[in-house]
Amino acid sequence: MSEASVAVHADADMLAQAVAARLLVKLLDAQADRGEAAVVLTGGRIAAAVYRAVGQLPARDAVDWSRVDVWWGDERFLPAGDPERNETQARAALLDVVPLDPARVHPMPASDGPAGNDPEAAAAGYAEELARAARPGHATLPHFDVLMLGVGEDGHVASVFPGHPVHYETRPCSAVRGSPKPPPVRTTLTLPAINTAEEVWLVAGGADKARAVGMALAGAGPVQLPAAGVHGVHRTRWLLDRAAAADVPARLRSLR
Ligand SMILES: O=C(O)[C@H](O)[C@@H](O)[C@H](O)[C@H](O)COP(=O)(O)O
Repeated sequence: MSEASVAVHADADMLAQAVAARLLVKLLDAQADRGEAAVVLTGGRIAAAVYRAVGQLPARDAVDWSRVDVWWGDERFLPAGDPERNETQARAALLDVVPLDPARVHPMPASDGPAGNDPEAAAAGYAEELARAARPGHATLPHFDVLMLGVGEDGHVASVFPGHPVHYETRPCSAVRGSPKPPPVRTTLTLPAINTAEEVWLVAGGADKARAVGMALAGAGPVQLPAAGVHGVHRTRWLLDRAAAADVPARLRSLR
């Protein structure tokens, strides 16, 4: 089993700053080790705060952004450029302010994209894109150095919601219909795909996340609480603010 750790920061702003700093270091280390780096982004408020913080850190210029692959863990199935798309949010906050190679930015398809308004076709198309970038010896997925996830109040991660049939999906990317969080139609990496990442970071801030975070770390079942079912191959990091960490068993905390 990979190593799991919990870091607790004073508040949501400090959490975003700390995750941003960690992300830069992770990308630098990956580039030093492998010559390139791959990050998987997610959506939500805390993710947006992290992207903004990365874009504002002077150390961002130490990363060779032309050798960073950007993937998404989930997407809201909406037209390109819709302000609610996770891609739109990440571009505005970070991707438009660093010199990425556009060929290495891999957004999940939009509902007005080449696959049309068909989320199943969009998910299949993304699975093909992932397979085209697969690492040697691995048929379906590229190497992910770090995969970031927000945590829903109900314990969802990416667009894997409690009790949803997507739990039983073995393909790397799936359409999701009937999401309890709007919009109802989404695409998501599935848990088996998420769990191939070298490091998985679960980032959560605010008191409304305390119950889900506490239950996940106390060993809840993944179908009821998807956050309990994700882990990195090498490391799983829970990156929290104090409010979100309120129900974390004391033995698991390292207060910062
Ligand atoms: O598309 C989305 O909304 C997400 O990818 C979702 O999984 C999000 O990360 C969590 O719901 C946490 O979102 P907040 O940080 O806004 O609570």
